[in-house]
Amino acid sequence: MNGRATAPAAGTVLNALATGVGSAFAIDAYTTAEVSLDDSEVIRGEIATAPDADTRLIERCVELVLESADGDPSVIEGSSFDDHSSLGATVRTESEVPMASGLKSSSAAANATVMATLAALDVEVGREDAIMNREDACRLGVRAARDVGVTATGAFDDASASMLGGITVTDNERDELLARDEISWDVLVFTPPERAFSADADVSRCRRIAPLAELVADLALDGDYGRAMTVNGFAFCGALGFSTDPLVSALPDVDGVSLSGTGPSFVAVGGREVLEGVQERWESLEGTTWLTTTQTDGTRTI
Ligand SMILES: Nc1ncnc2c1ncn2[C@@H]1O[C@H](COP(=O)(O)OP(=O)(O)OP(=O)(O)O)[C@@H](O)[C@H]1O
Ligand SMILES: O=C(O)C1=C[C@@H](O)[C@@H](O)[C@H](O)C1
Repeated sequence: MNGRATAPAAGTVLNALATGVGSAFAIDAYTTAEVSLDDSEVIRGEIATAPDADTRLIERCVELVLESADGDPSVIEGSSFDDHSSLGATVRTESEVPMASGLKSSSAAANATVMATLAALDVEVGREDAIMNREDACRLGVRAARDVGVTATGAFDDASASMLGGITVTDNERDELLARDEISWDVLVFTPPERAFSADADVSRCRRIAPLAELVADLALDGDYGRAMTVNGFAFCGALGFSTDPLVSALPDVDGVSLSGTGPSFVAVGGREVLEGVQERWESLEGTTWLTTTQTDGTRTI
């Protein structure tokens, strides 16, 4: 009656707050969720690195999985439980990335929790003949994020990158996957000490830059991800009021550089040596700078 899963964080190519179309790529940094089912009828969440943080997202993820297991006979048939109505659970996450920093910790926490709950129910996900595929499991987490109000658009872009790995382009109004690609990049991440919750972002200012977001979407759908990121970075730093200094100091050497999510983190991609040079420059800014890579496996049970 226990399940564990681990989901990667992600960086941004296109922020979806302008048009509803977004794009993100999974990175090699993880949030892990552990779910223990019991018969208490109560769902209790705990965030290891932040005991006072809001646990409603992960609790709602467990609740939605249990509800869908209860209401869907095919899920019940595929699981080791006949009746889910009296189930309760404890869910605990542990994360390598800080929350509300632009690195999609909420999407990673939701995906890891959904997959850990399904694993605790013995429900198979991902195989060709499985009763639920990974995209649908991801949509449950997106629904939970909307229900508890931690997202502006639902963030299916971030959630799909974290669930499927690689880079995805999505329509967040329809929760539709427009494209997915497997890339292999070195990635430099800079996270300033402040936090920026996506739910607090100024969506009306982001909508004003829709023509630029449309250009970024075209570049991303053409596979020109680096240039897409850089245009996104300047556009959303302007709309959300972040300094463009980290972008300018990374250019022209990197392949792409952007504000990630609704900030405050920045991500750059390019050759390892180039990124090491940028890292030295970014280290003069207040915050944490680290090198990582893209990730293509997505969320996994462990
Ligand atoms: N590790 C975690 N465990 C449980 N819940 C989390 C975790 N990380 C984030 N959350 C939930 O998500 C909320 C923060 O969401 P938000 O979207 O602002 O952060 P983010 O995903 O890190 O940022 P961004 O969407 O800009 O990348 C938190 O208040 C919390 O409810
Ligand atoms: O909350 C949201 O809807 C989003 C938050 C950011 O991560 C964005 O990058 C993403 O495109 C959408």
